[in-house]
Amino acid sequence: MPALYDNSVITEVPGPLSKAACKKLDKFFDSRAVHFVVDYDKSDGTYIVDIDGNRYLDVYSQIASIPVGYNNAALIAAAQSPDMISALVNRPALGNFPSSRWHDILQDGLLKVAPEGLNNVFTAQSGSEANELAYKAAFMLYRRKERDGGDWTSEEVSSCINNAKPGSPELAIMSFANSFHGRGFGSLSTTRSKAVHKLDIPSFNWPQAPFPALKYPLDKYTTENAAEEQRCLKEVERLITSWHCPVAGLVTEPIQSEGGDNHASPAFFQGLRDITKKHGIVMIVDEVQTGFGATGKFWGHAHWNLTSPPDIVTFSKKAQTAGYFFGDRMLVPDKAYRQFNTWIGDPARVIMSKAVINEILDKDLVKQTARVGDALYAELDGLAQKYPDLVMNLRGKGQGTYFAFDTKDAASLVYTMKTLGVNIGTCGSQTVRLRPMLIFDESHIPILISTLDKALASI
Ligand SMILES: O=C(O)CCC(=O)C(=O)O
Ligand SMILES: NCCCC(=O)O
Repeated sequence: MPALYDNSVITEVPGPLSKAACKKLDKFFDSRAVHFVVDYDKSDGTYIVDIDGNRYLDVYSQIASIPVGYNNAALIAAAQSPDMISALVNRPALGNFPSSRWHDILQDGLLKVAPEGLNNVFTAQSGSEANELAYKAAFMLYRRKERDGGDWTSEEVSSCINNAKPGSPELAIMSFANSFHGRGFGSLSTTRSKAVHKLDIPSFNWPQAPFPALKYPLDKYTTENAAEEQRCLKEVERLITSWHCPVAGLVTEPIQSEGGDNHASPAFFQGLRDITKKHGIVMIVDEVQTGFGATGKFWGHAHWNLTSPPDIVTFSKKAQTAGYFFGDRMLVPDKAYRQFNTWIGDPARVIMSKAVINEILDKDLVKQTARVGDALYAELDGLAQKYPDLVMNLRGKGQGTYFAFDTKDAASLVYTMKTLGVNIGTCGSQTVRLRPMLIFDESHIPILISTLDKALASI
């Protein structure tokens, strides 16, 4: 009988019960991407349990989206609170009929962790939506500045209904090769990671800049990497100045995640900030995956020490809600109902986010992630030395527990890890990524490392 917190796999993965449940589900819900079917009642902390009774150390956290553990007591208390019950049974249309509690829910939750200089928030339902709303804010700001205090013209008003100029102007959002910003129509146009996401979907003709392809280990390739970043920055500026229409916004992840865990240096991002400032472009930092403590700072972009904050920071995943922070009130559109929808997010989710935030702050989990990350990196580096052909380009040093490495066959390594009791993820083409929860601590490191060692040795 395993101890309560041990991982143990007692069937094939997925097990027979998972397979049967998927077959049943698949009659009306596509289950082809299901990894296994979960027993959420039995899952706890950083361990996920499937319906076959297999218990995995979870260093993938769904899709990097569980912040403080399964069945976290503080979150359960928030779920049972009068605020939550009211928000669930009387779901407010927030733009029209917010409750008197909405102000405090925001102030005591999301606003407590607002990125420096960005003290306004617009809430949303998903990361894709948050990014699209940020793009819309950038476009409306661009046109507002062009109008210079003037009102909409009658020509603009009539032409926009026909999706025609000047009311529907040609404006662009720049994104980077290998980026992932979501799957909505606007956000998908900025996603550049994989054809499977984009194929068959009409898209905007927007510019794609190269993202630095850094060489590892970083300390061996400082000159080459600096040159590579300069090359990319030059290309960003060339695209901005030569694109067929104005570039109103630029979106970047602090660490390109779904696209392969690609990093760039603070100097690169400072370069982007300088270019966006110079050309009056809204800089949008997509912190959907990096935000909420995962990188050893609350926000990934806090590692950059920018001379001025980005214009917009979007969030979702571990936040348990979604939306964007901004500083400049000019990013609030010139009229009401322009940045609007029935829900504007979901107060129930924002209440849960507040509970997550308080848990992170009370338990100092960001500091913990940074500390544990340092210890974990040393162990992963040991495996990289031991298996140089299987653990390549280890990255994420100094970025909390946000680690990844390239390998020969990521899918089969990740599958083997599952059979040995560790749930871990892939990204890019042949990359294994770790996305532990913020509660992952030193006691979990030996389980993870010994399992990885065993899986690598079996290849
Ligand atoms: O895999 C990721 O990093 C992003 C996942 C996601 O948001 C998606 O696949 O739509
Ligand atoms: N980009 C979606 C990832 C989901 C998965 O790892 O299966």
